[in-house]
Amino acid sequence: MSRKKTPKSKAGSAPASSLPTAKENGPVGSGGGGSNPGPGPAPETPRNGLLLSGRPSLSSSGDFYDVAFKVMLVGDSGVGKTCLLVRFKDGAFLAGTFISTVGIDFRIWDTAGQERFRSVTHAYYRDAHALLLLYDVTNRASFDNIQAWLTEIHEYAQKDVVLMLLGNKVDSTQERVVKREDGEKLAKEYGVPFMETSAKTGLNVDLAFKAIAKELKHRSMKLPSEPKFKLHDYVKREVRGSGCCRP
Ligand SMILES: Nc1nc2c(ncn2[C@@H]2O[C@H](COP(=O)(O)OP(=O)(O)OP(=O)(O)O)[C@@H](O)[C@H]2O)c(=O)[nH]1
Ligand SMILES: [Mg+2]
Repeated sequence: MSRKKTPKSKAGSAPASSLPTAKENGPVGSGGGGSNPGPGPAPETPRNGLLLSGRPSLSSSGDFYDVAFKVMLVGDSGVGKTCLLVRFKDGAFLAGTFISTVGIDFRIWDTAGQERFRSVTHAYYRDAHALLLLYDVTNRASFDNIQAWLTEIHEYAQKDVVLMLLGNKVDSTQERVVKREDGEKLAKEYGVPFMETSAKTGLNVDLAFKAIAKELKHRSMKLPSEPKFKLHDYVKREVRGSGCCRP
């Protein structure tokens, strides 16, 4: 597998993973059984996330689950999608050399979205239940490209896809060029929940996935007796700040 460092502002990749909601914050299933699904159409996942009615499935991690959702991470190359996923899944940080995702990662559906791989990513949007859209707070171009990503999402993803905007790498305070307020403003404009994250320190990483999982679970269960889950409110309540002075 040939891997190389790519410039920060190049269009990026889209790791995808399944969220087993039986264990909302648990390990991420591969969805592809750990094997490389190849560059063909993305594997189908039912819209309501139900895989086998009345029968639990076994994920590649060995956990049983009866509902699984397809979640994709999208955004420019180098914003930290793979690192965010690894942080959530393994609790580790991939420091050092930037190994850009090329094609599809064998561990999970880690599809690359550098311009030349974009058509592969488009196939994956189709049955995604949720999208985490990332930019890098130290890279202005990655923030400016968010609107283009949203246009692409509206074109290829399902209308009811759960969407969240994440400003990653907030641990890099010296290099920060995108203010938290800028992210908040953009998110408000598009009506999507927003939080800042760090794959390096783990700030808000579990929360981002947990919030998405809660929203998807509530949507799929549709229990009229339960109060409606409000993703925006949940995020606002639970989110942690990166600096010293804001909660
Ligand atoms: N300081 C800091 N560096 C990060 C963070 N997340 C990722 N990085 C670094 O940013 C670089 C790119 O991270 P990746 O996760 O590979 O980026 P990507 O979005 O998957 O890139 P593509 O696969 O090319 O689309 C790596 O050198 C990481 O170590 C973070 O939260 N903080
Ligand atoms: Mg990657």
